[in-house]
Amino acid sequence: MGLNVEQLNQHYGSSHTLRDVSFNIADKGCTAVLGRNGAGKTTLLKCLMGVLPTSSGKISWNGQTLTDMAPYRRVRAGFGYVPQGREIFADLSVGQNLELAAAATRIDDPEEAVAEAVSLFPVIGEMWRRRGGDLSGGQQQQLSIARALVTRPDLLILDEPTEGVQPSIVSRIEEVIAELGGRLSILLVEQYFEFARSIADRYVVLSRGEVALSGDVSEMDDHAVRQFLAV
Ligand SMILES: Nc1ncnc2c1ncn2[C@@H]1O[C@H](COP(=O)(O)OP(=O)(O)OP(=O)(O)O)[C@@H](O)[C@H]1O
Repeated sequence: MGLNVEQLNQHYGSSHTLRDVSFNIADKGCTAVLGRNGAGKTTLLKCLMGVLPTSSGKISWNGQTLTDMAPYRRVRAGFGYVPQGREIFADLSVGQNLELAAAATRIDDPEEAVAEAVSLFPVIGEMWRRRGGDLSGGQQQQLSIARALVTRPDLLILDEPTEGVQPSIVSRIEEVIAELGGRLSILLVEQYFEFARSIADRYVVLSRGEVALSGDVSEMDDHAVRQFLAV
């Protein structure tokens, strides 16, 4: 059960970006994907969400094969995605950003789902009528996470949620991820080793599109991992 990624390959033209990437993650807890700039982390997440096609390999979630599914069907299968750069709808209000996610996923109790997501990030309720584009980077990041949570994912995929975010908001995001990891599975791409170390219970290190190391954070050899992160 959980997420199984088997022998995943991806190419950008002639550039072989993911090379036989295989790993499993459980249906609860947090797994951090680490690696240098350009290692293939964002590409991996995009392939998992189906926003980029894979060349070969298999992706399955709780036994269901998703490899060729459109992104919206992956969301209905339980995937939530917080992309790098947040990608909130700048011209819609904060409330509309959340309501749209609820409507697009056709969940049964949209108002409750939105209220649950807002309860995790009170600032979103305070900014309800503001244009998404007028929020600060940290507020947008919270909105992007809340928008993914509105669809009640079983697997939450986050691409660098702390990037360009002020420390007080990083702490709130950390608390929310820790809290959520008790009831759903989280896959997190993170540049900051310390953040990943404090929050994740499993890790996968990518290097040049390949899985270089993986395992339990409690048994992680920091020195070995850092060698793959140093520029
Ligand atoms: N649209 C694209 N077309 C061609 N090559 C791309 C494209 N996007 C990324 N790449 C290349 O694919 C490789 C992996 O990029 P990717 O963004 O997945 O890395 P990353 O580990 O997420 O890095 P970062 O931390 O900088 O986001 C890099 O060599 C990058 O230059």
